[in-house]
Amino acid sequence: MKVAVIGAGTIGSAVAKALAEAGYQVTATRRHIEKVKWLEEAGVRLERDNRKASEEADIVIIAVKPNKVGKVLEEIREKVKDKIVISLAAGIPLKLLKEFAPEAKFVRAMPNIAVLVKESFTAYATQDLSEEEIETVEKLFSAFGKCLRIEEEYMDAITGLSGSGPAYVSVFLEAMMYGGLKVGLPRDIARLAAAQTLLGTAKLLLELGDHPAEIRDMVITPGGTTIDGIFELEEGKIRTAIMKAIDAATKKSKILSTRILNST
Ligand SMILES: NC(=O)C1=CN([C@@H]2O[C@H](COP(=O)(O)OP(=O)(O)OC[C@H]3O[C@@H](n4cnc5c(N)ncnc54)[C@H](OP(=O)(O)O)[C@@H]3O)[C@@H](O)[C@H]2O)C=CC1
Ligand SMILES: O=C(O)[C@@H]1CCC=N1
Repeated sequence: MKVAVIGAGTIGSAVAKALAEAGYQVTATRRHIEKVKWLEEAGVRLERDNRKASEEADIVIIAVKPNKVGKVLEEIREKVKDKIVISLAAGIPLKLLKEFAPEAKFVRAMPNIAVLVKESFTAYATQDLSEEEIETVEKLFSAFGKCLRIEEEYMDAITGLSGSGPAYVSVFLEAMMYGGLKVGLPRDIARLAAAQTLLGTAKLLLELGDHPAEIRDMVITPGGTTIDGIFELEEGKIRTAIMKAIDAATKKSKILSTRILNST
């Protein structure tokens, strides 16, 4: 299966590499291809011409910034007739994608940067695909992590939660690491302890299927150390801060397409 990734930037190049490693024939485009020469080592072909790459592909993935999606789709419109086109752009609804290229079969997807380690959570919505085509795109998304089909009405929320999520989690991880430094741990030990603790806790949540509060309760020994830490966290309103972050990013995703339409 031949895949074209249009816009080999941060997420596009990660997706292109993961797909090439999974055995797809991948061509990636961007204007400055010299900046991603390393992709060739992963077996990705580089190309400047979006139309050529789209013409040769069975599936086209759009990974340019949201404000460039319209221009790119208009450019490749004739080359993606009846083809599956997967847009990774935040905030651009299926209806608008369809206006730019009415004869393409669209999927609106939101991965996250954990594509780089094949642990993305990729949520997607579509109305155009047959069951067989759904299987095809799920297999493709599985090359870089877990995927889930959702109603399009949830796509902005998922963008605010798991699309942007690695950024919030890295703030938390940095704080954990700095906490370790404050209490005298060497940098490399603090980094490893913070990251492995986050990984293990996420695994616990997924495998036990419990509410996060159950894990918290398992850790808090009455009169022990953890409750003193939790007391400080509650005072810092960490939960409110994280909820506000997801709310703000979701709101931004919701207004992105309106902003773009108003600026063109
Ligand atoms: N970063 C992330 O974690 C995630 C991003 N996304 C979405 O992915 C998209 C890209 O984001 P991100 O990777 O962060 O952004 P980047 O700016 O890193 O990547 C966009 C790339 O598009 C290229 N580009 C611009 N114009 C064109 C064009 N006309 N033809 C081909 N390529 C072009 C740019 O390269 P050049 O200038 O060389 O052309 C650039 O490298 C956005 O829509 C975002 O919402 C979705 C999920 C996660
Ligand atoms: O910040 C952004 O707009 C993109 C979408 C989700 C993650 N990065």
